[in-house]
Amino acid sequence: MAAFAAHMGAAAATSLSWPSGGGSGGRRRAAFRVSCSAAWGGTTTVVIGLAADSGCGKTTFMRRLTSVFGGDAEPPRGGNPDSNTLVSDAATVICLDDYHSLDRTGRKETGVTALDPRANDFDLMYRQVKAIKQGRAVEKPIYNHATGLLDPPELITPPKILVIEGLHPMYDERVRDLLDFSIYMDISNEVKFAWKINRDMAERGHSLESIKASIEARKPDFDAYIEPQKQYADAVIEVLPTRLVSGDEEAGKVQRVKLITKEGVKHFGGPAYLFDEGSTISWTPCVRKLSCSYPGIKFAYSPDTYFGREVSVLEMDGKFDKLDELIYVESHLSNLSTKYYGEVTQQMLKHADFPGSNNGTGLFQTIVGLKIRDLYEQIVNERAASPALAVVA
Ligand SMILES: Nc1ncnc2c1ncn2[C@@H]1O[C@H](COP(=O)(O)OP(=O)(O)OP(=O)(O)O)[C@@H](O)[C@H]1O
Ligand SMILES: O=C(CO)[C@H](O)[C@H](O)COP(=O)(O)O
Repeated sequence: MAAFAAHMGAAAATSLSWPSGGGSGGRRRAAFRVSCSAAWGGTTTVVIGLAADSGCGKTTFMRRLTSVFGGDAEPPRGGNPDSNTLVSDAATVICLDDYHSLDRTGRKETGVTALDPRANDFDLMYRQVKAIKQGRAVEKPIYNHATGLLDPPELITPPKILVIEGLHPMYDERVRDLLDFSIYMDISNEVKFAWKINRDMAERGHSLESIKASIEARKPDFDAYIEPQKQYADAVIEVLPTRLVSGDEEAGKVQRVKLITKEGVKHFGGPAYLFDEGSTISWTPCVRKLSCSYPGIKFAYSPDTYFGREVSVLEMDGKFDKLDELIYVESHLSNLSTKYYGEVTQQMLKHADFPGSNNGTGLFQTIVGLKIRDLYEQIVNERAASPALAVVA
C-alpha cells in the first residue's frame, strides 16, 4: 500500500506540473499543462464518449465514425509514433488510457489494474476535456502501450468532434456531464473470448490459457468499474452469441447484435427503426432479395426499457453474404440520418474489410456514426442561432 501511495502522490504532483524527464527509477513521466493560448476558431467542439473493454472493437468503430465525417483517421503527423490519438478532417479521437496515473510498473507494484479508477487521473481528464470543449488546446499525456510508460505530452487542439474512447468515459460524473452523446459497446464474454482468441493467438502469439487467465483476472474490476457505465449510455451496442444455431463454436463466427438507443436524447433525432416506429417487429428477409447461407439472417425491432429508461431495440442475428445487397435491408429501415438513399450501404461497402462488416456490429456502428453526424449538425445549428449556448459551464 505504501508503494501505491507513493505512486498516487507522484500522480497528484504530475497533474499540477511535472518537469519532462522526471520521475523515479529513470522512468519518463509526462509534463503537461493546459494551454490557454490557442484561440477558439469559432467552431463548436461536440464531445462523444465511447466506452468498452480492451479489444472490443473501439478502434474499428472509430474508423467507421471518422470516415462518416470525411478523411482517414491517422496518428498526429510528426508526433510520438506510439501516440494513441487519431486525427481526421473533423474528428480527433483520444484514448483515455493516456490518463493512466500509474504506469505499468506502478500498477504491478501496487496490484492496481488499469480498470481501477485509482490508476487513472480523472481530475486531469475532466480539466482537459472541458478545456477542449471550451475551445482551448491542451497538452495531453501519452500512455505508451509499447513500453508501459507515461511519455511526454502531445498537443491536442479543439476539433469539431472530440471522441474520448476507452475504459472510463462515463465513470466520473464531471466528465460524463461534458458528453454530448455516449456509447457503450457491450460485448458478451463468449464473443469477447472468441475475438481475443482470433487476435491474441493469431497476431500476438498468446496461448489459449493466458488469454483465458487475462480475461478472468480483469473480470472483477471490469464488473465493478466498467460495466456499470452502460446505464449512462445514450446508445449501447450489445454483441451476443447467435440464437440461430447453438454451440460455442459459433460465438466467434455468427453474432446477434442489438442497438439499444434511449428515447428523447437531445439533438439525436430519435432511434432508427424497422418498418413501423414503436411497433414490435420480427423480420426474416426474403432469401431471393438477400442472399444468406446457413444459419440465415433475422432482424427484430421493439420498444423496451433499459435501466428504467425507454429505449428502442434494433436487432440483427446472422451475417450478410453479399454486402451490396444490404441496400434491401436499408430500404426497410427508417430514421437513419442519411443524406441520400443508400448511404449506409455505401459506408459499409467502403469499409468491407473492417471486422464486423458482414454483420450487425458494422451495420449498427455505421448507423450510430451517421446519427452522430446529424447530432453534430443539430448542435452546431442550435449554437449558431444562440451563441451563448456555446459556453461550457
Ligand atoms: N465487429 C467485430 N467482429 C469481429 N471481430 C472484431 C470486431 N471488432 C473487433 N474485432 C476483433 O477485435 C480485435 C480488436 O479490435 P479493435 O482494435 O477495434 O478493438 P479495441 O477495443 O480498439 O482494442 P484495444 O483496446 O485492445 O486497442 C480486432 O483485431 C478483431 O479481431
Ligand atoms: O485495459 C487496457 C485499456 O486498453 C489496457 O490493458 C491498459 O491500458 C493497460 O495497458 P498495458 O497492457 O500496456 O499494461
